[in-house]
Amino acid sequence: MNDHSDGLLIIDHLHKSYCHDNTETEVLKNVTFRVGQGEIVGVVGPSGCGKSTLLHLVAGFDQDYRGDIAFCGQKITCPATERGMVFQSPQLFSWLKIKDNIAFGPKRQHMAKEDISAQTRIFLERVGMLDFLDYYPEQLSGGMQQRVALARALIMKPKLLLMDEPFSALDYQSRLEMQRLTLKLWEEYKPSILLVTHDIEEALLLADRIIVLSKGPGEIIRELSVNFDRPRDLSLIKSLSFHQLKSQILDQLSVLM
Ligand SMILES: Nc1ncnc2c1ncn2[C@@H]1O[C@H](COP(=O)(O)OP(=O)(O)OP(=O)(O)O)[C@@H](O)[C@H]1O
Repeated sequence: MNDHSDGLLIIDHLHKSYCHDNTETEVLKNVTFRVGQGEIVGVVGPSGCGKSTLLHLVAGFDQDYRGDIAFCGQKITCPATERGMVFQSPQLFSWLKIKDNIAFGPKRQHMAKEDISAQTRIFLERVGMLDFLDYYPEQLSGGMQQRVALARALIMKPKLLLMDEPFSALDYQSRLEMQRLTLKLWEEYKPSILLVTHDIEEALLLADRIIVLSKGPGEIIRELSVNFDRPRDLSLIKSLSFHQLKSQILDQLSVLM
């Protein structure tokens, strides 16, 4: 078991509103939860309930909120590599080869050239993309690009990985493959993960805990522990206990949303 007691990320009474045409719209309401060291927390909820907004605040893209967001005991004031992000679309730099996309972050951190080259190969190998070093993003499928995006985030050794619907644009089989890869990489690097997803199965497969937000303004209406043993693999999806928990959650969601 991981030690989740410390709260790597602490979100405390978070409120977020957007102002548009002099009208204020509340998007997140009184959101309080923690993500422990090495813990995977899934966030689910209806469209527009503020899931992406929550990730953007934790990423440090926006500091206009009420309440507290603390990471490693410090208020979040800007984006940082220790909080890596994987988006729904891979967002690779189209003008750079795959190896240079991966090397982009380490170069900005002035890592030694030979280390960058070695690390790039290691991370591309981990995501099964070593044969595509010299390709450009447009030459790869969506699933392959998302593998590269995962490697690009992980090479920075983030303590927290923020994943915003990372596999929702992929077909079912590619999505399963990415979920399998995420489980494998998590076993290896154990980053904490805050995962926004529409897919209850994905949240159940990957997460230790699931936070359910209400319709906007998003408020936490349920927090569920997912106690399946680790290491997990895709066979979990076929198990009776998985189906039982999934149908329990779906029942709760259909009442609450
Ligand atoms: N920059 C912005 N300015 C104004 N309103 C915004 C902005 N970003 C998001 N919103 C509004 O905030 C609400 C929450 O949006 P958000 O994208 O966080 O929801 P979500 O739960 O991630 O939705 P989905 O599941 O459809 O991706 C929406 O009503 C959206 O229109």
